Amino acid sequence: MFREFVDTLAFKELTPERFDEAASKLFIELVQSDVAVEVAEGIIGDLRSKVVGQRIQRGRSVKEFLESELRATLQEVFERAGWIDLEKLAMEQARQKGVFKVIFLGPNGHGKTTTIGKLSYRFSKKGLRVLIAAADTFRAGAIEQVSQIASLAGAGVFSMGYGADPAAVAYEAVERARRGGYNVVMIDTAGRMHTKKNLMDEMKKIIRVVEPDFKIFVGDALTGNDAVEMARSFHSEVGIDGSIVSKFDADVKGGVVVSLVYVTGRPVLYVGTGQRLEDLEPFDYKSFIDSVLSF
Ligand SMILES: Nc1nc2c(ncn2[C@@H]2O[C@H](COP(=O)(O)OP(=O)(O)OP(=O)(O)O)[C@@H](O)[C@H]2O)c(=O)[nH]1
Repeated sequence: MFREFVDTLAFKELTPERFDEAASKLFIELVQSDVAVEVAEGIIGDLRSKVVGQRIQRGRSVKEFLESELRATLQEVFERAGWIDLEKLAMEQARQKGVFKVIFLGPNGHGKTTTIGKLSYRFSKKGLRVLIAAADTFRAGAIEQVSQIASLAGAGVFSMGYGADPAAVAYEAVERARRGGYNVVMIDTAGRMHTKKNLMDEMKKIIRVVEPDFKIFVGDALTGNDAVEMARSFHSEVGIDGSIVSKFDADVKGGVVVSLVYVTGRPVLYVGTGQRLEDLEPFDYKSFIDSVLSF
């Protein structure tokens, strides 16, 4: 009895009402940080089922308690997804299998080609020989853009011209890489087709033919929900292994990273921080969480 009495003085229970009142502000702050609405709802829902009914020390505000629990919840989202050192993986697999095959997926204009250039540049600096497969045979100018970026990044290019079957381009590029002593093939794909079904069918075909070792989704930090929607489609149709978020240098809060990881359960590996080849940084979720939760 006495213990119960002391407990009542020392602790207050987090009732559903108290939670909902405080959590509505956290929800708004997540959305203002560019986290997609449905993801913010999901995260607050996860938080709710974790903390409602818990006892909080009387001296501590509910807000402060929830902020620290939200931090832990976000950390869990990132930890569940894990992190992969792509450069290390590429080196190991290139050593074991001869050629490490990576395919890049994502909506057009989100930065796939630029990101491939940046990654090729990083890989080349580590001594890996990279061949880029120009499998976007659809968009005018795509092949010239890949060729230009590849020459700056110190990578080779394989192309079969516009209108060629993207799966054939990717397949031949891998063959060329094996014969030419390349260690890595990066496959640039088209971002837009007449319908989403066409696009997915094309991706499935390339993946069936080439059996890539790694599938990367490239999403633009500025587009928020659009990138998240596309990532979900790609993930459910072909399965992605990780994402890269471009345009992180633009004035964004970066919540799209949380959305991508939450929706796909796969890590964000790098963020693009500018238009130059050097502007790609490994993503560090701990300092990122600090910046998102800077309230
Ligand atoms: N500021 C900034 N711009 C970027 C970044 N990544 C890409 N861009 C720019 O975004 C634009 C689109 O990039 P692309 O690489 O052409 O996009 P894509 O996804 O290959 O486009 P499609 O080939 O049409 O599918 C270009 O002007 C890039 O310079 C980045 O991290 N920061």
